[in-house]
Amino acid sequence: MSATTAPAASGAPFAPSPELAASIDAVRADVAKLHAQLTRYGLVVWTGGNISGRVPGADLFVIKPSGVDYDDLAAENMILCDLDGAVIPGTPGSDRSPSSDTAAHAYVYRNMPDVGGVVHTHSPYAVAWAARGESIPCVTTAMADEFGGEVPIGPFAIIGDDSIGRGIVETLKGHRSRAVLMKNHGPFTIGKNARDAVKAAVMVEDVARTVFLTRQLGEPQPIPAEAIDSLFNRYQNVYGQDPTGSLN
Ligand SMILES: O=C(CO)[C@@H](O)[C@H](O)COP(=O)(O)O
Repeated sequence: MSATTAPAASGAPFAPSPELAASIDAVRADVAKLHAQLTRYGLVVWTGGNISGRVPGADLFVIKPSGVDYDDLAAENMILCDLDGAVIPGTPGSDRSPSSDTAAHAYVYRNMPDVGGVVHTHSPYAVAWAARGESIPCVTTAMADEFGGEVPIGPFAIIGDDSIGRGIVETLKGHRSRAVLMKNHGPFTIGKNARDAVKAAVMVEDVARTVFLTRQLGEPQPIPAEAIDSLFNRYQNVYGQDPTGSLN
């Protein structure tokens, strides 16, 4: 257990250190603001979709409330949860129900310690591949850059319990892709933080669309495995500015 000890389970009032409180506030602000990217890129309609971000150094994450208009999402109504997905009582936003996918996000954070952000959308082209139950083959350099290969299909899973989380982890552990298409549902993406997972959500929709378009013209041409490796390594390690910069 790290800086916090499962306050939701212990019943003790949640009393973070000033440093942890500042860190939670920063994640709240970040997660709330990032939801605007989902509407900006046309990845969601109405109140669908959700973003969460892990609180660095604590067994906590922040996720959006369920079924609230995107225009009303703000730092103070984001919901703080422990890694079992339980809402931390008495914290801002805790009077509302968290996202219906909270258990899935929590499962990912518990089982993939390097993941700092999780995103789910119903972006239309990615959902079309998910409804087909088909992985997106790696046939463009942009896909090799971003995902290092195909975007895999995950199992069909029921919403609300651990099933979606288990499907995400089983599919993505040991895989280069930061996106999985959950069968008959849609894309879930992971990243080193919430912004990185949002980027993967934007990119998976873009590749789902371009490979769909390719299919209308004929059979997509594969990229040799060595070229995929080389493109992935260059993009992940050399592209853009310093890794701590803002262009990656
Ligand atoms: O598809 C699902 C459920 O998996 C969600 O994306 C809902 O469409 C939005 O749920 P909330 O995050 O608002 O509960």
